[in-house]
Amino acid sequence: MPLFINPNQIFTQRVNLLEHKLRGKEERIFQLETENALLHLKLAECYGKLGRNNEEEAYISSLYQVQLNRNKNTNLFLNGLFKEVQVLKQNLRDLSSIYAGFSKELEQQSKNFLNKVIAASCKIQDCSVDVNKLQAQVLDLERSLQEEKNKYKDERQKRKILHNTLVEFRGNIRVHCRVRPFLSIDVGNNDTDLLSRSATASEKVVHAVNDDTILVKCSRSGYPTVNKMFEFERVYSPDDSQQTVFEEVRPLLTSLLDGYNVCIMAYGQTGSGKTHTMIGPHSENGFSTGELPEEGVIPKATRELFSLISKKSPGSHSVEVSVVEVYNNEIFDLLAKDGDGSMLIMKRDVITTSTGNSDVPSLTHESVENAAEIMHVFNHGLQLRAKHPTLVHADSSRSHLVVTITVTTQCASAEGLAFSLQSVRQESLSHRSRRQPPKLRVTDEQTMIRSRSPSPRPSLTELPVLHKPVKTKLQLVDLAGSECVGMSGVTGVALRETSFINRSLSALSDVLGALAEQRPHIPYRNSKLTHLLQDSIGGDAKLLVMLCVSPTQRYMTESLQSLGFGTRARQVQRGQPRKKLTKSK
Ligand SMILES: Nc1ncnc2c1ncn2[C@@H]1O[C@H](COP(=O)(O)OP(=O)(O)OP(=O)(O)O)[C@@H](O)[C@H]1O
Repeated sequence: MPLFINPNQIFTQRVNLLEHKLRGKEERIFQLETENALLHLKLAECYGKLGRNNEEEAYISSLYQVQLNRNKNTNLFLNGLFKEVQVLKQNLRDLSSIYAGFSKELEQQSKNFLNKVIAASCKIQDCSVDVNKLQAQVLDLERSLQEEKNKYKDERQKRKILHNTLVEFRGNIRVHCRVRPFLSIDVGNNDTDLLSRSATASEKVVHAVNDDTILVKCSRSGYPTVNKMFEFERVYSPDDSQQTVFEEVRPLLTSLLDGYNVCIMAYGQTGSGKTHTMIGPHSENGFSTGELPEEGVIPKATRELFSLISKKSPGSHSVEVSVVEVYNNEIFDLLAKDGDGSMLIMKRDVITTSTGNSDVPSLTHESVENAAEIMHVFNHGLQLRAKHPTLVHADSSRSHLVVTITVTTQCASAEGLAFSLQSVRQESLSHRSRRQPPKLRVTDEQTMIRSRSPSPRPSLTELPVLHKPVKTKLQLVDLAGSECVGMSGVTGVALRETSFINRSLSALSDVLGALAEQRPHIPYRNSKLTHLLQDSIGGDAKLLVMLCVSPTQRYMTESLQSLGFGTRARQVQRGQPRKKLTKSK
């Protein structure tokens, strides 16, 4: 049977098939659309990623650029380094060639040195033969050196004794005279002053003829000129320096350490150069404490004293200083201080102790270790000194300034023998000069080898061995001006000052006169000045009077008065050697 096929059925089938296919296609489209959407999503994601990658790429490329720059710099640096290395290599080559030269030279030198050492050791071997001989010679030399040292010690001891004997023969009172240079104050400026108006007022009339003679040409109108000559132990001309003056003073400091009291005083009218000679140039604020060539006797003497002490055994000497002024016959302590340590001027009195020495109770004594300390202390005291302008001198000192330097010596038995001898002699002589029985400086605490015979001058074997410290005094005095009242033109308080000054200077003259005549009573107590200086004037103490005079006619009267004072003082010196000579016979 033939098979019949319905076309609709075929069509429907066909449609169904197509629908089926279409549904399949649609599903496929849907599927593809979904995939497409997913792909779009992925694409968007990739776009996002791509954007980020671009940023990173830009960052990396900038890093890359930096790295490139660094590489460039590194290359440049490496090139430079390379060049330097080349230079260093060259230097090294040069150095090694120099070193090679040096080492060759050194080798040569070493060889030479070795040869020399060999030669020297050969010589040493030769010399060693003589060493024993030399050692023996050295021993001999050491022995003789020791002998010489002992001799030198003995000689020094003898020199010391001779020095003081010489000083004694020259007299215990010496008078020197210094003529100061011509100054503006030599030309008068006072209309009432007749002399100043005369043409001859500033004429030089005082002359240092040589080193021991002064010539004064005394002329008065209507009278012929009279030449007066004065002789002193030493005369200084206006050209002589402070050092020249001090050289003559220096030996007295040796005497001080040998056990003598010493006094150096400047005498003269106001403006004649006393302060200049004793202290040196100074201003209102005092004077320089540093060492100066123009400084005066006081600073130079303190330096010399400490220089001499430094040569003695350490700790054997101690030094104290006091500064007083004698003003209107009263003693003022210029170093006194109140409870707060501020300086104040205190009045003191001078007494005579039971041993016959002068003493100022409660006086301030400053312990000092060196010259600078003395100068410092002294400068303080100097600020308080009484001054008053006069017609002659605007900065005139109206008081006597007394600086006392007390040296305490510990008398260890051997070293102190000669010193003790001097101290005992000094004590004994000063007592005799005051007509008291000679007495040795001995107290209960002192051990003593007593002399068998009561000789006034104990020999070395009879020396007492003193264990108590011995004190000696150096008194440095800048006296107030010795001018006439008329010349200084002072009135009122200053007139009273001048009258006290003149009275104390005349008391000083009386003391020297009494000593010259060897009177039984020496009027030390007639004035505070002489009482204060009692231990340094007379007896075995050594006094140097430094007369200061102006060179001109204007001050001739005062200069003649000062020269007269000096001549009287010399009478004491003339008397003294006779006394010593008789004794030594
Ligand atoms: N040898 C000298 N060389 C240079 N100048 C001097 C000399 N002597 C004194 N004079 C000067 O003369 C002036 C007066 O001297 P100084 O003050 O020493 O006198 P003075 O005798 O101490 O007087 P006063 O007693 O009134 O104190 C000062 O200006 C001082 O510098």
